[in-house]
Amino acid sequence: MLSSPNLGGLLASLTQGEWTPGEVATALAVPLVLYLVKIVVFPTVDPREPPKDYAMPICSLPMLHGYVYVINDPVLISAAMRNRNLSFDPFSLEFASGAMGMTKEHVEIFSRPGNMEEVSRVIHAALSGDNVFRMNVRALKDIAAELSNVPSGNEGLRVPDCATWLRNVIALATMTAMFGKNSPFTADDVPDFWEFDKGVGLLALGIAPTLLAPKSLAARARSQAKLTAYYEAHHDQADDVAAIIRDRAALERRHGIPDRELALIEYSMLFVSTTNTIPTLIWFFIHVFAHKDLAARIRAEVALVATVATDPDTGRRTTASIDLSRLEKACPTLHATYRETLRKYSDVLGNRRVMADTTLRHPVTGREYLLKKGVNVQWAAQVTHGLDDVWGEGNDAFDPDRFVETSAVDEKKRRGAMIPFGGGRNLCPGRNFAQAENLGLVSAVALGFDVEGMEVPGAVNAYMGTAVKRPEWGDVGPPIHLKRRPGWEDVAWEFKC
Ligand code: HEM
Repeated sequence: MLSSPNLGGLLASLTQGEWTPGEVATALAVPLVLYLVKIVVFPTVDPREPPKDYAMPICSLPMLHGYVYVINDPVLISAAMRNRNLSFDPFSLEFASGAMGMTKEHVEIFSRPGNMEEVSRVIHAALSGDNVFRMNVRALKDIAAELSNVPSGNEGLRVPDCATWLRNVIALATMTAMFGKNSPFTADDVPDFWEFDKGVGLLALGIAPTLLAPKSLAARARSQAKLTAYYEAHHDQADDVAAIIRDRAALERRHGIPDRELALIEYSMLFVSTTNTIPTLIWFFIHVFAHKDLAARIRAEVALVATVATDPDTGRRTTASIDLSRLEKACPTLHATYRETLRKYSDVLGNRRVMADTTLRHPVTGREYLLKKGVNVQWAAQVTHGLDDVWGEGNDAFDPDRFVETSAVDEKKRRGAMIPFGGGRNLCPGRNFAQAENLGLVSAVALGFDVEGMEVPGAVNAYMGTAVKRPEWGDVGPPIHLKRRPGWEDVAWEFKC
């Protein structure tokens, strides 16, 4: 989840030939990089030359405290993600300490041998199989209710700010799916989630948080106070609470963490479950409904997986149930648009630390690279999602069709290059839940509604520490008009998971 978009942008320019010294200077200022790139793997290449013709597979980038390894080659990135000597755990702990406010004692507990592995097992099991199925059912019930509540008739719903509307629908559905009916959060709390996201990267530095990100800190404190009351009441062990909340809290209590301190760690679940899903949904929604032809193609596909009931007297449609399990196969355009959204707007910067001197071998060229213990390794989706030899020239354009009917050769090339959810042992365990929420909402809107007022805005970098770019309009989006389509005026919405 940790990402430094400024560095990501710098890496993208260095490998994609857009580098100018001015841009580098700007990009370097924020992540405190002191020197120009020094290439250690290809020392003969002059980094001041326009770099179109060298995409360094791996290089080192000098930083204030030493240097980091930067990997640009998708095949090497995959190898790094799978290598057991390259660990994400130190970042998880540093992040939990700075960004979440986890105490030194907690960090010490989870730094003990085996404890992070145990946390990882719990997280990945809690977000798979029946556990994620139950979360999907719960979240989609709330999403369906929101759409069923759109007034019938021609007036529909005039949404004053589409960003706030989408954020609230998904954030609240997610909170109930995770924390159960006793979730302490209402729509009034959702602005705090976004306030926190804006400063999370600065808080993660762990330096003078009250000076660097006072608003984020205050927003976090308000949400954590609500969660503290929730954990003190042991609501986390209720039957309708998701395993990701229940099992993590049980594990933390077993390790001696008192109820009043659970919120300091568990706030991270609120963060990971919303911070990237929602901007992804916003881009997905924008692209589908700003392009009427794309929305029409998706509508025709979704119609194939919807079961519609009609009133025998009037013949009018009364309910529509969308079968989520069939969306992927039966709705190639819907799915391709989602994948293209992730390709185009992912801003993730992968992070691992080398835990022991390690030789990384390129599986194709056979060339070997020595990575020294203690050095950080990074890669940027901005680089791999824009490689011409993988995605073709002009890949800056948003084009869902690149994911429809791709050849086996293309699919293979893309495998290591498409990394919006990271990979290896830390591959995002929440990706299927996010997909259910996002595809569910967009598929139902495409089938039963017309959306007026949507245009594609420019994109700005993700907030540091998050993984998806944001629309340039900021927190407040344009107004949209959600109108029930003729023949769908009375429909109540349901999802079959
Ligand atoms: C479109 C939405 C999402 C995106 C783009 C995304 C992206 C990511 C990325 C890039 C990572 C780091 C992986 C790595 O370094 O290899 C990650 C980790 C993680 N994500 Fe997500 N995520 C999304 C949604 C979610 C949701 C909904 C949840 C929870 C319900 C979640 C929970 C997690 C957790 C717990 C980790 C840490 C995994 C570990 O360390 O093993 N994510 N995510």
